[in-house]
Amino acid sequence: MTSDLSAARSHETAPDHAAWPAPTRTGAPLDATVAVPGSKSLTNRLLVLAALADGPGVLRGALRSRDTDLMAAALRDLGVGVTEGDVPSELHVTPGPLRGPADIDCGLAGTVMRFVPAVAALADGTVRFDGDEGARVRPMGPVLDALRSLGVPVEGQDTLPFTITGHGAVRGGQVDVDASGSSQFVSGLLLAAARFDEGVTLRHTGPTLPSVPHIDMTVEVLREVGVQVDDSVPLTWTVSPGPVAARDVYVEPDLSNAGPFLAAALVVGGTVRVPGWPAVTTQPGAMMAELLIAMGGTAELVDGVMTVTGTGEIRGIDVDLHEAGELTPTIAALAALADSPSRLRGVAHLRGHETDRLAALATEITRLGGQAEETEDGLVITPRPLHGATFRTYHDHRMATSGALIGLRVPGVLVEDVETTAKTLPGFTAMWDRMLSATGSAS
Ligand SMILES: O=C(O)C1=C[C@@H](OP(=O)(O)O)[C@@H](O)[C@H](O)C1
Ligand SMILES: C=C(OP(=O)(O)O)C(=O)O
Repeated sequence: MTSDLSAARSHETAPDHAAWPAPTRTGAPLDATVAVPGSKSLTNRLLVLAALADGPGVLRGALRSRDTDLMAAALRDLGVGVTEGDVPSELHVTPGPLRGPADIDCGLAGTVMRFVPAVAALADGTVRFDGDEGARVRPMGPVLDALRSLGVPVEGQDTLPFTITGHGAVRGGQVDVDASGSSQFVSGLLLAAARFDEGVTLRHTGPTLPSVPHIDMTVEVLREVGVQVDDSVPLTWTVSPGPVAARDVYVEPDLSNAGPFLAAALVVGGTVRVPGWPAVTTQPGAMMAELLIAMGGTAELVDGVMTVTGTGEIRGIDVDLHEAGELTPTIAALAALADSPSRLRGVAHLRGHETDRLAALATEITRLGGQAEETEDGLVITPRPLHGATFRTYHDHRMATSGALIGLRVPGVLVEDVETTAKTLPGFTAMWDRMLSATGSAS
């Protein structure tokens, strides 16, 4: 990591937003059913594929949030029709000739900054990319270098902002990518590759590969639209050139966003249910169930409803989270409330997420009186009595939900800028309040 990146992500900056007093829950156990909206990862993949398709398509149950609205806006700027249907979660996508000039706002969305460049490369014209200040330090180099080596003119360094000058076609071919910093480097190239003249054969060259389920998700959604993907060679993906079929698709609920709600059952005791849970899924959020069992809860999936029950006692855990890095903030919050130490491993790449999540979690858990230390690839968290304080969130939606989780047990936790949850879960505080006031019926 460069010193610039550390400076831009200082974990000692003053809070600049009114803080949300996280509700503390004592007394009665939870008994709530929480319906969570669509998956961010699936919505943004399906939007990209619909934009590249050979006809109009529909997404049902799509997530409407900052990240997904930025994706829709980016595609619109490139000439794609994206409109709302009868309900906000129904999105109609009408592909059109991809064209610049365009200015793409990536916000802080990894999926926008890593998935849209390969689409822009297919456009005719100049496409400029930029985003939030915090987005300007998220790693982008491997995506931009890969596009250059596939014949795409890219101006810029290794981060936002950068400019892609498309000529309406991309040659494609073979490319080596070090995706140890983010699986999204792989997904972003594969998603558009069927529209490249020669398709793509992408080989991962780095020492580790995070979030493999998210790459599997990419392969799965590509196959569902008729694109041929060969992933039989380890760490190599070949996407054949060919049409992308238009579809009318249903988006699964976001299982990672379900995580803090299910985890609440362990913190408070009681039961939280999440309906619409898929029996089979590539979402790494599904791993939440086994993680919560390892930490002392029970979890069962019956008729599409995930039910998690806890006693209020939480066991520490020693776990490699490299497949499901986005669950780390939730697991870290539980670990801070556990009755034994935890070690979270395999997540060095979280230093390039919305913020440096390892530093952020260590700093904020320590601020509340806990003991949390960064390791080379994760965190060691030793439970200690916690006290109230402002829990800083660094524009990171999952920091905010972690603060809410700790606040269930620790009075006086003030979550800074809780509205940052709108990145993937607008209305989070209302959902949280409904969970806490529910008496067994749907909340
Ligand atoms: O492709 C995706 O939709 C995602 C991949 C993962 O990124 P990293 O591989 O950078 O962790 C994950 O953490 C992120 O929330 C979503
Ligand atoms: C890492 C995450 O997001 P992004 O898609 O912006 O990388 C996340 O949601 O935890």
